[in-house]
Amino acid sequence: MSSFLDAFKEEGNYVEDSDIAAELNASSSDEEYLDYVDSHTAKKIKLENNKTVEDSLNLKTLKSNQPEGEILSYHELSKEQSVVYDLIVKGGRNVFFTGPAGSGKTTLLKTIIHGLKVKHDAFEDSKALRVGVTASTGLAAMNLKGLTFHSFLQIGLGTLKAEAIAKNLLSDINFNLVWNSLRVLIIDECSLINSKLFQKLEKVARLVRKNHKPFGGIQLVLVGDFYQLPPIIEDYDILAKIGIVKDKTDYHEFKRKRFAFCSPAWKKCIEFELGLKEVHRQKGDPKFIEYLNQIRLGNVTKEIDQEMQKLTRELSPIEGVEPTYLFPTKFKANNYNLQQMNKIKSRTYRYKAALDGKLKGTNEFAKMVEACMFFKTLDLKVGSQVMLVKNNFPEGVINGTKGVVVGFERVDSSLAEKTSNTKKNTNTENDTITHHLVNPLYGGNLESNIDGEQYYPIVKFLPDPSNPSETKTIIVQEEKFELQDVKTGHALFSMCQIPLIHSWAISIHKSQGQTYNFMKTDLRDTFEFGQCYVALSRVTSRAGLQLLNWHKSFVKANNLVNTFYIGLQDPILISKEETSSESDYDY
Ligand SMILES: Nc1ncnc2c1ncn2[C@@H]1O[C@H](COP(=O)(O)OP(=O)(O)OP(=O)(O)O)[C@@H](O)[C@H]1O
Repeated sequence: MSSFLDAFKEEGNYVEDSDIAAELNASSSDEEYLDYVDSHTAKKIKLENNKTVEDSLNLKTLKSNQPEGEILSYHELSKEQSVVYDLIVKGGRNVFFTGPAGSGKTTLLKTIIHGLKVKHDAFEDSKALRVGVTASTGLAAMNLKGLTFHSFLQIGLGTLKAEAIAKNLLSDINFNLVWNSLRVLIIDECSLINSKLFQKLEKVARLVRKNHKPFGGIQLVLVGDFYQLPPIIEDYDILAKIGIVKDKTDYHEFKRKRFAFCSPAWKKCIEFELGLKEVHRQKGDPKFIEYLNQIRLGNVTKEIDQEMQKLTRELSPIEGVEPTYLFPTKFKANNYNLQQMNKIKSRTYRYKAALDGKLKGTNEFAKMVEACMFFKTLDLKVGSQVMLVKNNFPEGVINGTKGVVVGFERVDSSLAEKTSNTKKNTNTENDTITHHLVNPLYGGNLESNIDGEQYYPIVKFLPDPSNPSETKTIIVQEEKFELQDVKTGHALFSMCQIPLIHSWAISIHKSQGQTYNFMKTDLRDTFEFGQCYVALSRVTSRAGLQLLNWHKSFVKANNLVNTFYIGLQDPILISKEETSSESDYDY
């Protein structure tokens, strides 16, 4: 494995034995990436003077300016969510908020990002970036239409000492501008950042901004769940070699206290450590919420044990759709999908994504391709099990909805022909029609190698497995995912693809943050604290969950995390004065 990958992982990046690893192995340099991206501030939001920030959240027209996915209006937030919102957006406080899987952390964060952008960006003439939207993983960053904090903050691999990183940043006017214009830094999935890196970042912020206040006076919004996947800590030899640890004692202490909340910088910066309690994802199965909350803490009572045993029964396919198999590694998930595809003896419709943007050719671009939910090459056949990876689909079919390809619609304005499961399709086993998707979208821009043969997949979606008669059959067209340069509005990264992925299987890592209603998993294969909890908490109810193996010993939780969570504040108990009083940090 390359030293790049080792160092990348050492910094707390979650890397599985996946294409990312292959990608990074292949890269020969650790060059870091230029220009900050934020697609939202390109379009400035103009508010009428008499509108409050909360009112503005009701303006549906602003939704197009937001990260993909659901944004709630202020009034749709639950009580506890609105307290967190107020502390961050109104109060400008430094907040870490967490909560069980499905408690709405991501949904709330997207709403907060909206509010912060309205607050900081809408009233500024300058195109400077005030709100930095970042995450510790590419996947989470993409979900927010932001960047990894490594890229955004231009800290390289972060293996140098804080003084050296700061010196590099100060010597480059562009980097300096990013840091100095920043008022709020958001880091999603902060549970994957290790304590030493967080400590270093805080010092870099003070040095670069020449401001002695915690994190150089930048408001911090940290989000994550420390009960889910932990930071990866590399072997002693590697860390000693690059000077991250002094000796074995230091290494063991680091390993034990690997979490960002263990660092003195965290204690200095974070004013509020808040725990959301209300779980929205499984609200139709309240008993399951109870069980999951215990499993999260590492507790398996006799009742939970018995109830989970019952879930080892087989779930039959519904309307031809099988439960999605969650694997602990992407490698296993990909293999499983491939095997299932190979079992189908019919023509392949291949869709090659159109990739474009200013960053094309850089490592950053390659990592973005990897992190994007869209496939670079998507092979579909009649019978392929798929999942929609696009939000706000017009017919009410949401991100994560599973379905099966039932045919292909010919793209030909004069002759729209359904080829649904015809003999023509099923007899052409080795035949592949390759489509090269191109930008701009729509209007017959799909290009095929075979003249005149261009097709869109027809998918029968199953929005609710408990109600199989509710299937929706939809022609799925290409979709563009884009990150824009905030200053010019030009695309830095764009990927145009049919927004479907194979859904026979997915890795637990890739499933993090997703909601499924029909899945199975083999917990025997899980190897990390929290992995079992992440897998189980994806599903909306026990009715849609099959366990291939269950033993209570698979459930593990870290004691330090348990202790930290006991000390969290309940947002509901925070007084009105605190939520409305402004932070005394100057920006
Ligand atoms: N205030 C709310 N009212 C109704 N539904 C909500 C609310 N907040 C969140 N949800 C819904 O709950 C589900 C889970 O939300 P979300 O994915 O944001 O949770 P999460 O805490 O980020 O989960 P995970 O830790 O698994 O990533 C989503 O379907 C979301 O739409």
